[in-house]
Amino acid sequence: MSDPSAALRLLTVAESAAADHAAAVAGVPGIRLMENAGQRVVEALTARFARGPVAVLCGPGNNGGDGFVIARRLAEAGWPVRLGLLGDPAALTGDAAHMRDAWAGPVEPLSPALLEGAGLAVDALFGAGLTRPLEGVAAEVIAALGQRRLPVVAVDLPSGIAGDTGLALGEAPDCALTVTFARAKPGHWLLPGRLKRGELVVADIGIPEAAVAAQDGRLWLNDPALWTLPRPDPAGHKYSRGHALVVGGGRLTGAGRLAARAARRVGAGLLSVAAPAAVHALYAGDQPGVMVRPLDGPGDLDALLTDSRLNAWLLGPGGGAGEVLAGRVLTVLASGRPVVLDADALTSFAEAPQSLFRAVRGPAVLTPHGGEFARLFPDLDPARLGRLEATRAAARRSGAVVVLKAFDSVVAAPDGRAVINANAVPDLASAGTGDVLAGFVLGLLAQGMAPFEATCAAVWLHGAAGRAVGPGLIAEDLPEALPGVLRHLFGAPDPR
Ligand SMILES: NC(=O)C1=CN([C@@H]2O[C@H](COP(=O)(O)OP(=O)(O)OC[C@H]3O[C@@H](n4cnc5c(N)ncnc54)[C@H](O)[C@@H]3O)[C@@H](O)[C@H]2O)[C@@H](O)CC1
Ligand SMILES: [K+]
Repeated sequence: MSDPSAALRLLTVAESAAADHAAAVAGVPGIRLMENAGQRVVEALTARFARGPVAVLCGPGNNGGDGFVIARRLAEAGWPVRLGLLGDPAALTGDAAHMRDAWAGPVEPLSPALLEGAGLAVDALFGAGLTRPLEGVAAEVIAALGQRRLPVVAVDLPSGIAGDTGLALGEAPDCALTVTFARAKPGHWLLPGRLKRGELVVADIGIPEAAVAAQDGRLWLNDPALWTLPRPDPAGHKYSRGHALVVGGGRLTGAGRLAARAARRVGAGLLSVAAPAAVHALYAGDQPGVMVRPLDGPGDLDALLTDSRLNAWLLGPGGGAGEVLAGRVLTVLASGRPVVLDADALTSFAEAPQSLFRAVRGPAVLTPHGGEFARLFPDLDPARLGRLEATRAAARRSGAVVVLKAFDSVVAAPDGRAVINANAVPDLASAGTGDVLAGFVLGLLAQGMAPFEATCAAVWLHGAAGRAVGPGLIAEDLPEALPGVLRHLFGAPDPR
């Protein structure tokens, strides 16, 4: 694979189906893909579990068809297999019907009784075709798996998890292993799907790479292979690394100070804080490298905007939501400067989000947490649409890069590109960590990174810094952990 990002590509359910279809057009029959899919599951399963009685739970579609292959191949390998089918065997069609006919053992009706004596269950009930919550005997069997604490191997997806959103439609089993095909889907990386799937194996089932690559949904798992961090030019100077500006609050200075620290650690050449003169000592006191600029009278913001070296702006942390801050945001947006809007800068537009979106004309990044997102985009409910679709729609509507912050942060650009981030640690859920993230984005924008790449990189660096600190972390630790993360990414310095 020449493109290092190709292995990080995620395919939606529709894109996966289109890749399967393209494979058929290219002469690879569905029956071969299904045989390979079953075989890959058996390989992953037998590499991890000792041989013993196994219950293979099959659904009415192609996920169930994979289950018939798995049952046959496990039985051939000497495993005691019981197969249960949801619905009438005669109702199976296409490739699944073919695989039913190739299975020599009995087909029992699906029921919790199938699990008696089993040491392992294979969940081949529903995969990409899931459209509604499991009900009836399917739901009963999933509940029984949990009660018996049986290890579960899921085919493609844990049944009950929606492939595009990761949302659980009703019950879904807690799996030890999920084997999916060709590419992972968003639901393998978004919560709760990510927590339900167990270990994830992405298996090659013979879909030609060109057929997969043709489905360019521009969706990736966030990774350093997707972006290039700026490196200081040996012949450059501090001004060539950008001059970032934090518009700080006059009352709560902690958030702005954290963001300033983060922007400096990630490489901004200079950093200024604009704030009321009365609190300048607070901003500069613990960081002698920070410069302060007055922001008291109405002309102060305009004076700052005449300084063209201030090439990336952050508004919001500790800013105090309200009309004054909203007015400043609109003025800065009108200038077209690269801007990051966080916290109070977002909340200031809760009553009139359209006025914010209309004002976006240059590179802009919005960094809402769930509550701020709901205030700006009340109709884009992530619990209904899924976090990926909600974030993509928000980016399209606002014309800004949007990161919806969480353990499974999603970053989306107005043009449809999106990443799901997966390196966060739960310890990052504490006060001030969002200010640090905003500062990382700011510092990368100041160094000339494009807003989508800067935001993806900032989110990843934030997760990596969180990992480097580990349990007990506080927001202040994250900028300090960054040099270690960067050293690891960049390797040893060039000795020349
Ligand atoms: N060529 C292909 O398309 C391949 C498909 N493969 C397998 O095929 C799966 C997708 O197959 P299908 O599209 O048949 O879909 P599923 O087997 O996931 O679902 C079958 C059907 O069940 C119905 N259904 C959805 N939710 C339900 C619910 N809660 N209760 C009752 N019925 C429900 C739907 O009408 C759906 O079409 C993949 O997940 C993968 O396991 C693999 O064999 C690889 C090749
Ligand atoms: K499944």
